[in-house]
Amino acid sequence: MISSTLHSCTEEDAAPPPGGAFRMAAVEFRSAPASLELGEGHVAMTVPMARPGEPGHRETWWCEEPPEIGAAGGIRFALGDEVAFCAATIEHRSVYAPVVERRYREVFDFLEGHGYRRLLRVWNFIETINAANADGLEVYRDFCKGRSDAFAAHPEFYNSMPAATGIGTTGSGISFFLLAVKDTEVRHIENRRQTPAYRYPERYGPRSPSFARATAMTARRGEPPTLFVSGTASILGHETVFEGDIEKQCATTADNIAELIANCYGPSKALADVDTVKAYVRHAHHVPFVQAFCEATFGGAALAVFNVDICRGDLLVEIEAVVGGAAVRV
Ligand SMILES: C=C(O[C@@H]1C=C(C(=O)O)C=C[C@H]1O)C(=O)O
Repeated sequence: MISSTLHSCTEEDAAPPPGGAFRMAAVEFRSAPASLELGEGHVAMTVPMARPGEPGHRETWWCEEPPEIGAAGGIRFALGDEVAFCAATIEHRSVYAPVVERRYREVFDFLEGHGYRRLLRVWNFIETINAANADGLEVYRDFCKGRSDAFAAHPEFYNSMPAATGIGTTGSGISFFLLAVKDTEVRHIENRRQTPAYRYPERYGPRSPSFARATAMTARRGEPPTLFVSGTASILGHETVFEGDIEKQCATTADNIAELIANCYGPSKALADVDTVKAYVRHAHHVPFVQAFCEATFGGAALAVFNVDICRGDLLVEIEAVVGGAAVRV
């Protein structure tokens, strides 16, 4: 099926994880311009997420059979028998919505044309995410408008929105990549502590964000699902809580993630069972605290911490996670 490994860029990829023998994609979160190429049998992507001097992290996606890799317009893809990896980049624009809609629809058309009917997980890296675009609209809200319009044009995806991350980047433009499946069972999960993002009131933008709080993928009947937890923050209902308080924002974020794990696994799993964690921290001086908080909270999970902006100006931290289905390394 699919699994992932997360390493420092200073390390070579170790052996493939259990269940994954072929590299689909290697995504390097580094201090370098965005790039998207076809490597040796896999997609090679660079997302500007690290600061100068930081080594960055590499997330590698693996599958059990040799993927078909290729290009279709601006899309770079790796297609497994059951799971697809697709990625695209968008150069800097003064207004993003129209090109975000166009690029997302290109990817959706490609996926539907190749039988990958269900979105599993999407990651979006958005330049100057809190700045105003040329029309005075916050860039994140501009992005959400284009994405929402693309989903609206694809009812099958609109009615089954996946887990996602929408986060700042240290570079320019927008990069995104996603995982989609053909027939594998997926279940999108909401958090009873939070308003579904796709139902946020208009005060958060002309279109609400298009994502679920988490997505559970059951690769094989009888096996526990893999849980992809969206970027999660200190939001209760639809409001940010504990503005200015990094410790309470971390604690609330962890409580929100714990709720999603309980929804998926019941009492059989908890925060200490998380395999992979990526944390996003607005202020550099909070990075050490968040690093220590994640190490203490998520046990031996593979961890990457990035100093980037977050989708709401009053959020100090955001954390995403994967439970199960991934072999991890620090
Ligand atoms: C933190 C939140 O949203 C962020 C933005 C997302 C998006 O727009 O895809 C997804 C998860 C988070 O990265 C939230 O609304 O709770």
